[in-house]
Amino acid sequence: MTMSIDERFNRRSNIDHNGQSNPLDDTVKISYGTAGFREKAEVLPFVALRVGYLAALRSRVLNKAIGLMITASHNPQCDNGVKIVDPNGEMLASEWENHATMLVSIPDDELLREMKKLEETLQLGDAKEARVICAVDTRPSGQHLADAAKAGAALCNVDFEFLGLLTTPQLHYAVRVQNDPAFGPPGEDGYYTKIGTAFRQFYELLPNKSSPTLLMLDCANGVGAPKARKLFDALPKNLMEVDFKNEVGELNHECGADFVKICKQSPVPTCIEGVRCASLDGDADRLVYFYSKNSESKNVILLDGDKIAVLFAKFLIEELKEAKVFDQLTIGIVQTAYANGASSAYIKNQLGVDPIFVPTGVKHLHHEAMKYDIGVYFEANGHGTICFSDHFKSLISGGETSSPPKNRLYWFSQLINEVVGDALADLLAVELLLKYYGWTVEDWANKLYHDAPNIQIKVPVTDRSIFQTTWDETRLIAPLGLQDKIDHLVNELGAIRAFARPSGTEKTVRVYAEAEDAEVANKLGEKVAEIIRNFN
Ligand SMILES: CC(=O)N[C@H]1[C@@H](OP(=O)(O)O)O[C@H](CO)[C@@H](O)[C@@H]1O
Ligand SMILES: [Mg+2]
Repeated sequence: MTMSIDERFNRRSNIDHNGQSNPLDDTVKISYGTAGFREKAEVLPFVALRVGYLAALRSRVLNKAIGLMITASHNPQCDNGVKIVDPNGEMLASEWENHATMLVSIPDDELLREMKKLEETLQLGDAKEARVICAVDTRPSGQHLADAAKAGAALCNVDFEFLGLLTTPQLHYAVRVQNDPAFGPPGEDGYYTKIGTAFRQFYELLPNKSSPTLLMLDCANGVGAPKARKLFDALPKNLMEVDFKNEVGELNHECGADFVKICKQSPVPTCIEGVRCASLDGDADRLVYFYSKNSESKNVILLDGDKIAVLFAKFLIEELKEAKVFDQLTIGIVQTAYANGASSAYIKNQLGVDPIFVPTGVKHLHHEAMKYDIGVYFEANGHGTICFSDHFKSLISGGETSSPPKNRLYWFSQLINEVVGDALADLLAVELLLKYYGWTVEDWANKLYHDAPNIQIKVPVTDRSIFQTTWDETRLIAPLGLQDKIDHLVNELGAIRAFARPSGTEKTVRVYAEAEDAEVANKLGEKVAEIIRNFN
């Protein structure tokens, strides 16, 4: 193997796109977190190079296309991130996360040796199909990092296809279609065709085709803005009426799905009373809805990922029962500790399905959801989708493969981007279901369940690694004694629950508290946050 490493990108003392050097101490640990590597953009060029190399290596081992998405999602504009997408469009297999962390942890002078070792251990085949497909979000640092990733893929002699600006779910789609052409038509246009067709076909099957009502869409000043426009432009004009907000400006700043979820406030500009609103995040894989009851106030009524999961699951269960196939399929609804307790109770008591809880991060939810014929998963923050098994697909198509069946279940499953949570696909699915049920956004908020009062607080910390939790993330096992204090507070205040866990994407510990009373939830959250702060 002959390798010549591009020094601009490789050194842990990175050179950024302005030619500035940003020394990084070899002791600084960077690991593959909840959704890949995320850091300040200036420390990422060497990470992008090494991850570009690893993605290429994986593509050679599997002889398949591998994706590389450069985004930091809901994080501020100055951050960026690199994450690998597996051939079927899903998150990177966890055993390879360890290779990734190892590769970015070693100093420059050990890199070549480790790369050679890795190549010897892994079986590199002929690999005619090997390639890396890369896309970026709108962050200014994206192009430089893509160049670094390209230099990394070249070290493994693998073609690097740069697709430019895409939403994260569009890149996942592109990777899946490259490896599995039957999944849908290729390219960005293919994505619009597949989703747009499913939307129109489902629309035709609606019992009531009343004219559209206005939707205000907060695009977080991100890539979702141009891509949502393209998607909606491809739909017949009379089906959607969308007022685009936050298309250009500082990414995620006082807007976007994460802001709305955490602050329960309207993004700037303030939404209009009575109007149905939705927010995307920076890379358009999260979606939340909200509305205002009073234009004077910034506070909004939030419909988060839990509400979307319940809406989707309710519809699917009803349709399966109507089609008399409910008993022939397994259905799983997957949540995390951040799911509102009222949503979990509704799923259990009204939908008759015991929700399954897994750690934070789509990789965990997706993995669990795949075990069912229909696996609905959503993080409370609005990131989620539904996985459909082959058994489901053949059952609803009645064995027919030539002409697509004329039933809502089929077109709903086509609309959902089942490889990953997709804000645009989920948005169209929500819009259709609201029409199907004849519900306003207020009906949706009130007819299912009401959220238990809750608060989420981000506590900045210098070293997240000292905070360790049980597998389900609901209890701290280190530092010792902290969980006892949290338990004591929950009891003392007569609250429902509280937990603290280190973020995998930000240098914070996230505190979550839930109570029957909003004041108690807020007080509990603040007190737990104080405990974490004092430990810092
Ligand atoms: C509570 C919360 O919303 N956490 C988010 C956030 O992870 P953290 O590890 O909590 O920072 O970003 C992840 C990636 O977008 C997302 O999957 C996850 O749900
Ligand atoms: Mg995102």
